[in-house]
Amino acid sequence: MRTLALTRSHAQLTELLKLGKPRVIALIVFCAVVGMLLATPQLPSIALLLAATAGIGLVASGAAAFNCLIEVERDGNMRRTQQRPLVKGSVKHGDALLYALITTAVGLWLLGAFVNMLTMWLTLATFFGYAVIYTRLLKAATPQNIVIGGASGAMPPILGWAAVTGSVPPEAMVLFLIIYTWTPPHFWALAIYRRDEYAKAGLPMLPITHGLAFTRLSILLYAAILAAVTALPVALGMSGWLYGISVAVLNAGFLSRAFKLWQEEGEAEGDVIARELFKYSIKYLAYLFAALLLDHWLMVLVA
Ligand code: HEM
Ligand SMILES: CC(C)=CCC/C(C)=C/CC/C(C)=C/COP(=O)(O)OP(=O)(O)O
Repeated sequence: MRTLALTRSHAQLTELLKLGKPRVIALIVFCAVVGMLLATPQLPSIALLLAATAGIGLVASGAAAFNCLIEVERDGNMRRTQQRPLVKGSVKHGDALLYALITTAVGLWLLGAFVNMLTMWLTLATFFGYAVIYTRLLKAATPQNIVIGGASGAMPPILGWAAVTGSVPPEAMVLFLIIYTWTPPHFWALAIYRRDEYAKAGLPMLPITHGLAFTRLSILLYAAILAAVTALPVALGMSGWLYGISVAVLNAGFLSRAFKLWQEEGEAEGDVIARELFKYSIKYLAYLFAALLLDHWLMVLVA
């Protein structure tokens, strides 16, 4: 009896955690941690690191859970999101609301009590940017939803930097700009091969409103802007050769895939390339932030 109850509560916990979109949030938190570690030549205190990481992670999970609560109907209309807990009914609406409120409140409290008020307010603004402005207002209103809403997804390194220094210097804004220019090609690649699902859900994504050719061209242009923006850490003396070489290789991969997608004439073949580009975009950002960190530590070691 007791084992059965434990198994059930474990299964329920797993379903609750899924509301927080754990894989996306893992990369978001990683980018915030890199921001924290880049902010100082020394290691920040472990207590500060833990409180800031937990605080940002909890608020981000809360924001994702609110997104799931707001989008139950839309999620039910798309194959990709039909297995989400609220759509399947494996989590009740009230439990999800409680989960979202508690994670957000505890996260904000951790930031306010153990980090600093600037980080707490910036994280709260990021929460509103994603859960309210992007999800509630922009997503169904304009194909530029991701360009405007992407600002909240780009905040993690700023939050990390603010947590350690209590300020937002130009270096933090450069990292913001990198994620900000990365987000549209990341999402539009997915929107290309999932366009039928988005059309069914009634969402005005770029491939539906402006067609495939325009979306592919937009991806290529953003990839070119991204290549320029990701050179800024070297140009501004923030990063050295290790980051420089890594980002050159990463950008060659991004640009060549975006170029191939733009050139491809077939729809089905283009979808295959778009899927590949979407997967690559995730590795790209993870490796880029890992390279920033390794390069920073290398510079500290040789200094
Ligand atoms: C508002 C901006 C963003 C939008 C609209 C967006 C959109 C999406 C969508 C729709 C997926 C789901 C793909 C699927 O289910 O197959 C996804 C996956 C993913 N996104 Fe984004 N994204 C955004 C920003 C970000 C940011 C800022 C990060 C990290 C810093 C990120 C990291 C990821 C990761 C790691 C995945 C893969 C998740 C998995 O494998 O389950 N995204 N994104
Ligand atoms: C406090 C803090 C750091 C918050 C960050 C949260 C944030 C900005 C997340 C953005 C990434 C994300 C889950 C996009 C999914 O887009 P979507 O919701 O359109 O995708 P879906 O169709 O899969 O629901």
